[in-house]
Amino acid sequence: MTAGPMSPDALEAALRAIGAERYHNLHPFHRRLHGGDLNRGQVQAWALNRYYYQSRIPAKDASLLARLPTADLRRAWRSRLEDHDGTAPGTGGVARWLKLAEGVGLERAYVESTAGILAGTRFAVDAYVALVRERSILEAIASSLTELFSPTIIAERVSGMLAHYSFVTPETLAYFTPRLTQAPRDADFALGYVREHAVTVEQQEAVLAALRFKCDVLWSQLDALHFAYVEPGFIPPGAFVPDDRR
Ligand SMILES: O=C(O)c1cc(C(=O)O)c2c(n1)C(=O)C(=O)c1cc(C(=O)O)[nH]c1-2
Repeated sequence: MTAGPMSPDALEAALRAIGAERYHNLHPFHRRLHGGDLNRGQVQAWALNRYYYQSRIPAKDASLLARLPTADLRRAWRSRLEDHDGTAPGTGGVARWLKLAEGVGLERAYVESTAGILAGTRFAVDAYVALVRERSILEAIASSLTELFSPTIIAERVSGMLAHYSFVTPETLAYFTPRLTQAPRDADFALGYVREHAVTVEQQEAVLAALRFKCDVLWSQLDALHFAYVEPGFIPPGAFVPDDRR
């Protein structure tokens, strides 16, 4: 006899267990970033590559928004677009990320061009956008659930970076302040949806797989950064070269 579906509480516990095991707070690159073990060029490489993630988040949310069947769902989801794109030029998360990148010494136009990012960053981020576009609404919503785990890492990152890097200021890290309230709000909504709608064994397996996939998306971006800029420090042709490596 095969086991039946989990209760919503058991499903939530299984989702949280995935984060405890696989979220990118456990990656050595983040340990170094937050612990003050990177130099300015390595922090620049992180900010530059992560811009690509930030810049594609509104595209993935817009593609999901277009598929949501009710006004209630669309209203809830569209606040993500407003958070990232802002409500006027120069506002919103993507603009704040550009300020972060400029704050650590990068040129805005170079960052926006995405010309210097790693192929690993591009492939991982594009795979996330494709999953949200192509898979079920349930899987697309579940793939955002890494945000259940982000407030802890953001708090760690902001305090760690401010303590350890003289070139990082509170203004530079202003990107993260609203995320501490936006992420829990968004994650609570997504978790409520998943608890209510993932009711069959197949649906529950699909949402767990979507969250594992998303953890892989975040993890592999850090793998790419680590290999190129930390150990062995093999920068691929065409990728950003920090000043101290020229
Ligand atoms: O700083 C982080 O570690 C972190 C993680 C995540 C995440 O877990 O996907 C997001 C963010 N930040 C973030 O700033 C953000 O806007 C965001 C949107 C999403 C998403 O999947 O829709 N994740 C994240």
